[in-house]
Parts: sequence; C-alpha cells; structure tokens
Amino acid sequence: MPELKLEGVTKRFKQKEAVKNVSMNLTEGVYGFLGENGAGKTTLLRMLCGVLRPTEGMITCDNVDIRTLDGEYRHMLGYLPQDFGYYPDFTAKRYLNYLAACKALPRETAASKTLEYMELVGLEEHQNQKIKTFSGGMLRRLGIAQALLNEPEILILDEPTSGLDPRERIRFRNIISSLSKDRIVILSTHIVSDVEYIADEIMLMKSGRILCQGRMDSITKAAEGKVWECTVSQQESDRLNDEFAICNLRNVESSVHLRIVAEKCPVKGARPVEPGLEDAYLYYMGGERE
Ligand SMILES: Nc1ncnc2c1ncn2[C@@H]1O[C@H](COP(=O)(O)OP(=O)(O)OP(=O)(O)O)[C@@H](O)[C@H]1O
Repeated sequence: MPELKLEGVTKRFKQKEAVKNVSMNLTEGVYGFLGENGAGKTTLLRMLCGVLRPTEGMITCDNVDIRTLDGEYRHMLGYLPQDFGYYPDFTAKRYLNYLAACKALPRETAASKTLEYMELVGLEEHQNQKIKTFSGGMLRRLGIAQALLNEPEILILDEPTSGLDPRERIRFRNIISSLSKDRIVILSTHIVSDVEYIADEIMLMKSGRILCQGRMDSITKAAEGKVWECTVSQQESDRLNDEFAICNLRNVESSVHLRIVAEKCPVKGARPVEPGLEDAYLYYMGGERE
C-alpha cells in the first residue's frame, strides 16, 4: 500500500495562489476534500496526479518524488477529471477497450477488465450503447470504470457526483465505498453529504488552505456548543439572518424555526443542539451564508 506525502505544496498561477502550503500524509482509505467553488480542490488533485507541478513543495509516493517516478507513478494512478473526455459515437465497450490500450493493458486483460468494471458500475447491459445516449449518471459511472481499468492503488476523483440526481449519487457513493479497500481514494466535492457518508478523513478547504482535517467526529466536535435552534417571529428571524450563519430555516405557521451557528446563544430561548457536518462546515467557513 503506497503512502502519499505532501510537503508544503503551493501552486501559484501568476498572482493567484490557488493552493497554499498544504502538507499531509495519505494512506489506505477515502479522503474527501470539501470546499466551495474556487477553494483549490481541482488544482490540488491535478498536482496529486502529476498533471500540474507544485510551484513550491513536493509530493512523494513512498518517499520518492512523483516526478522522479513518472511513468511508474502513472501506472499506480486512476483519475476521473471533472470533465472527462470521451468519444460520443463510441460504445461504452469500445471506449473502455480503447482506454485499456492507452493504458498499455495486454489485449486479453483489457477484454476481461472492461467487462469486470462495466459490471461493477452497472453498465454491462449498456456496453453496446453509444456514449452519446448515456445519462449524466451513466457517464460518471463510465468515468469510474475507465479510471479503474489499470487497477490503480491511488484513485483520484474530481467532483464525481456533480450533476447527479439523489439516487445516482447514492449509487455512486456505494461504488466508491466498495473500492476503498487496499487503495487510496481521493475525491473532491462541494456537497457535504458526499463526504459525510463515505470519507474516512475529511479535509475542509478554503482559499487554497486546508482549514481542518480529520475524521467526521473530530470535525463536528469543534462546532459543539456553537449550533442553536430556536423558533422566532418573522421580524426576529430577519434580524438573526443578517447577523448569523443560518444552517436551516423553516416556516412553521406564523413563526420561523431556525438552526444557527453562533459562538454564544444568539437569542433568548435558543437551545444548543448536536452539530452535524453541515453545521461544522459553516462554522469553519466563517459563517458565510450558502
Ligand atoms: N490555470 C489557471 N490559471 C489561473 N488561475 C487558475 C487556474 N486554475 C485555477 N485557477 C484559479 O485557482 C483557484 C482555485 O481553482 P480550482 O479549480 O482549483 O478550485 P476548485 O476548488 O476545484 O473549484 P471548483 O469546485 O469550482 O472546481 C480559482 O480561483 C481559479 O480561478
């Protein structure tokens, strides 16, 4: 099982510092990078794939710079980019066979792996269908299958669930969970529930920095005593909305039920409640409203 290590990794695009001084160790398990648009997730994942070079710092695999490992590292890697390229007129089977050839898999292995991974992602019935007829969910599942063809020890998935309906999202999450044994799985998302269910370790990212990193319970722990619920008038709700980060707002007859992130009791009668990952996310993000 490889160990990936990031040491002081920074990426600058001219004046823009997209990733700032990130250090961490990654071993077997699912790692979820969670952050708003522009947080630096894709840039970090592209550096982990070796597509982009860090401006400063180093990424090593088993203590060797991934740039030195070069082709050897690429053989260990499966990558599903945010927008993965495909040929719309290819059938799923032809596309996977083609990519197996690009990944230098022997012909016999290519055929069996193509079938194996189409079955795993539930596309075996559609293997002779042209990709241009696929739904968004089917496309994403095809993307996972192509990333797996070379049986990678490191699987990197950039926004794998974006644009999927809830049913497809759940299906996708289950596939990812089933793949996590004996692998490093790294995924990025801005959807809290994606990482809540499948990530062993969560990294909250904002403006290129890792704000915090840990298991779900250690991340939510920081927000303990800072999440409150109350039922107030519409007028009071408007005032609280201006002042605090509101996790949830629900109209109940003529009143408003609020879930608020605040250091101290935000209004008389508010009671502290157990924080979830969404609450903790808002807490770490500095109370910015969605
Ligand atoms: N090639 C580039 N040249 C200049 N700026 C870039 C480049 N790539 C990314 N950036 C900038 O770096 C920052 C981080 O972008 P990145 O795509 O890594 O964020 P992200 O967290 O993946 O966001 P999203 O969820 O929208 O994909 C953004 O401000 C973006 O505009």
